[in-house]
Amino acid sequence: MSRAELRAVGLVRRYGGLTAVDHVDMSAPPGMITGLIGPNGAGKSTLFKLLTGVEQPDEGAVLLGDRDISKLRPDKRSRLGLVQTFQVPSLFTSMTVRDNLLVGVENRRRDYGGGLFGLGVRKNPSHEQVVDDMLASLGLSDLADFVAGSLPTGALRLAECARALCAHPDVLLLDEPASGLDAVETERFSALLRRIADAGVAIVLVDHDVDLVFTVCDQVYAMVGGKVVAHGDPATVRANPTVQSVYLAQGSVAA
Ligand SMILES: Nc1ncnc2c1ncn2[C@@H]1O[C@H](COP(=O)(O)OP(=O)(O)OP(=O)(O)O)[C@@H](O)[C@H]1O
Repeated sequence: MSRAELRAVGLVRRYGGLTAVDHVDMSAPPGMITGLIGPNGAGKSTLFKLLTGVEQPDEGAVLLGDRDISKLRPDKRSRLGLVQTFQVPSLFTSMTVRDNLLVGVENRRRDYGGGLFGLGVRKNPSHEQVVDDMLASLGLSDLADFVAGSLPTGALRLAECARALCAHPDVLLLDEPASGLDAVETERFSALLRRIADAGVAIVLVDHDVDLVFTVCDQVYAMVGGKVVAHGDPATVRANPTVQSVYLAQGSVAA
């Protein structure tokens, strides 16, 4: 089963007189990591909420493959393969990582056919086996027996991603996944994202760490004032004069 592309077409979201998202078109193709950057108030979170279904657009549409999902609630979108992780990891803190992933497997899509990281090659694997294979394929077996609440932030985020993958998503939406990670954890996390994308998942990443976004993403959308002001590969977006002027002012994008 080929995976679906996520697209935003002419999305508009207004709050009273303020247009937080202003006619935004974007696409997140399978196998690619798509980044979203912008200064405070640019509209990133609002766009993210329109993609996940937490907010509804005033105009435009969100498409998953050929299907218009604009009116669907987040849980319905999740059943169709649009899975998100949260700024604050949402694992059950009193359960082990393995048990958290078991919950993820039990909530997975009904049309799950296996395939990610070779899962599904076994005939009717037990849920436990699916979880152990998932952790092994991600290089995270060392985390399996830890109680989630005892893990440092970096490991928790890796485990949260692993749980999201148990739902066999077409699209993984990551909101500030690197916040609170040190340099080593960020590197491990970036490598994990690449492996997930290489397995054919479309990843959308919103993060204040623009250097991370430029390093890990295949394409980047830069927003200012609700509009997309630059789009392309990281080098192109980094060199864009508007992006330069916004971020150079903050001292966070090297020329
Ligand atoms: N529920 C709301 N009601 C009114 N205005 C809102 C609401 N949510 C966001 N806004 C406004 O919409 C604009 C875009 O906000 P948004 O949070 O999407 O930006 P952002 O790029 O995610 O910013 P940040 O990086 O600070 O999180 C801002 O001016 C914000 O004040």
